[in-house]
Amino acid sequence: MTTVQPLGDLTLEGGEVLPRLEVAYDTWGEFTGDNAVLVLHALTGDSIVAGSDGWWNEVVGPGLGIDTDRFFVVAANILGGCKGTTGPASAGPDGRVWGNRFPAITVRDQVAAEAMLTDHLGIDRWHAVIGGSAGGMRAVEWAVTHPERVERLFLLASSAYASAEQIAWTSTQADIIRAAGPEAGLELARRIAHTTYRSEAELAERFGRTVQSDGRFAVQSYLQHHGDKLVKRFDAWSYIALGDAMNSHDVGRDRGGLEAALGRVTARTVVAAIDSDRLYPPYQQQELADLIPTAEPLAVVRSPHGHDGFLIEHDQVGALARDLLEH
Ligand SMILES: CC(=O)SCCNC(=O)CCNC(=O)[C@H](O)C(C)(C)COP(=O)(O)OP(=O)(O)OC[C@H]1O[C@@H](n2cnc3c(N)ncnc32)[C@H](O)[C@@H]1OP(=O)(O)O
Ligand SMILES: N[C@@H](CCO)C(=O)O
Repeated sequence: MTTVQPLGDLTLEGGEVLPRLEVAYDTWGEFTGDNAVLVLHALTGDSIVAGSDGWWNEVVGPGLGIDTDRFFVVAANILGGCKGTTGPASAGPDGRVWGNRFPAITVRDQVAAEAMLTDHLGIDRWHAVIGGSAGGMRAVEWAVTHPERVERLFLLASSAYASAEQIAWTSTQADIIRAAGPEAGLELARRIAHTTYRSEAELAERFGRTVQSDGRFAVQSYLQHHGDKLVKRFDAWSYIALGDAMNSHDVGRDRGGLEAALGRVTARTVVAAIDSDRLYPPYQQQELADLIPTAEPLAVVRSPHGHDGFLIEHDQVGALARDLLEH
């Protein structure tokens, strides 16, 4: 059952004050004082991580890799999202939906919102902070900003900064939404994004050059299906705000560079790459594993599915999480 928690005003990195922040969150398991695990979702995820509708329901649950019989799991909707936490789809101070008037936010602002929730919940220190993709951006920011509050860290298919290519994909998708309008634009943006989420070899193997009876290429139909589905469940201005936040990501910014920033991390850290990920290529996770002093050697998840492997390869991901949480 999702709780929407009012947390007060949030001063953003850009200086603007976001009034009356609300954060939507869910929990599983019992809090015993030192067993709280923060699970951070990716771009279009939400706070429903476990249970029949959970986006990681084969990783988080009773007896699973992130075992809710042992750990108190907290998942919150991201600042700027559209699943209960304040974002472009929420009402602004004038009572009208923020829409494209929502102030610019960064990954550090998103972590600041999560830290306010953490204080509200009375959690001094996370047993672990875990995130894949955009969730990993917040997880590494957590460990750099609040090293004393993060005991273990699991970074999956993520990076220490948004690369030129990631900014290229994300900013182009935002421009498509602005040019084509929220619905048509979001549908097109998701098609491009979804292509980057899967591997070239998988698309070739699954769809080849097949043309369906309706005249569309099978791969085209597949991408349109994913585009249509996102339009039904997501807000276009939120998609742009979250993309801009991802583009802000650089743990080394104003901290003397990457090495100095990642050198602050004290959490026992596991970094995992998906071997076929073309959007967050394994060199980016290698960089994290090399520069975080407390990181174990890079773990590699074998998957034909590309970046989305972090959502699909639940056995391998769950085993890595279990090993980190229980040792
Ligand atoms: C933390 C987070 O990121 S939470 C958000 C995660 N979820 C999403 O992003 C939702 C979008 N979906 C995805 O990203 C992926 O589907 C995943 C990772 C969730 C699951 O991946 P997979 O199990 O490999 O599913 P796959 O990519 O094959 O998609 C299956 C869908 O494509 C449809 N499909 C397959 N081929 C075609 C085709 N030729 N034409 C039209 N539709 C097709 C299937 O019918 C199925 O539809 P459904 O999802 O409505 O049941
Ligand atoms: N399918 C995921 C991939 C982004 O990392 C999402 O939309 O959140």
